[in-house]
Amino acid sequence: MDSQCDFNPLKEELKSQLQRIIQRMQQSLQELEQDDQCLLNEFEQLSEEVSRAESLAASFYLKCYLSSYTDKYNDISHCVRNLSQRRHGALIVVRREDPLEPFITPGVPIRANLSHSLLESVFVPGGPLHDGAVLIEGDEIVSAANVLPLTTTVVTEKKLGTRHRAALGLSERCDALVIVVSEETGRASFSLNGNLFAFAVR
Ligand SMILES: Nc1ncnc2c1ncn2[C@@H]1O[C@H](COP(=O)(O)OP(=O)(O)OP(=O)(O)O)[C@@H](O)[C@H]1O
Repeated sequence: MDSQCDFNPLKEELKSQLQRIIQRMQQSLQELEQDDQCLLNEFEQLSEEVSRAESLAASFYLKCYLSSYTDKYNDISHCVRNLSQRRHGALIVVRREDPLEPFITPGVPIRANLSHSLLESVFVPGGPLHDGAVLIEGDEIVSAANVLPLTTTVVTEKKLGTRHRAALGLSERCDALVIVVSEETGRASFSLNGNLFAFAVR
């Protein structure tokens, strides 16, 4: 992980949120011993706390992995949240150190300053550029409708469609971070170094 994450105030916030969850769980354990207590409402509150921590962790890691390469991680996060809520399928590559040309079949040049609304507009279903991956470099949307290499790894625990296999395929070959929004479920994830992570943006 990038070293500046150690000083990130988001990390402290995440730590205190996790500590609150632990305290709540310990309290529930004690209450379980008391026959007159019903824990069902506790579980609901716990699950809300865990969701908040998950979302905070997503912002934390996105900032860690991207802040050295783009100032637009908040726009990217905002865009992913909106795409996810609308269930607009998307594939977004953020270049880091490695060159991407050897791995990507180029699509349509855009070369525009990145904003969340412009990025969202690319993935409107049925739009001319919605198929394939958008490429971001620095603070710019470089191009859209790029084709990525697919992973050849067989992922046994879950069935992965081609959008997710394309995200994994590129991140196995270079250090780019590749964000996926599933059209089917609206769930967001990102791929880095050949791993796929759930990316809870709320
Ligand atoms: N090699 C590729 N490079 C870039 N984009 C790709 C590639 N393969 C598939 N896609 C994109 O993924 C879309 C198809 O996604 P598919 O439904 O097969 O995958 P999925 O992982 O199940 O995603 P979803 O959950 O959104 O359905 C294509 O329409 C295209 O936009």
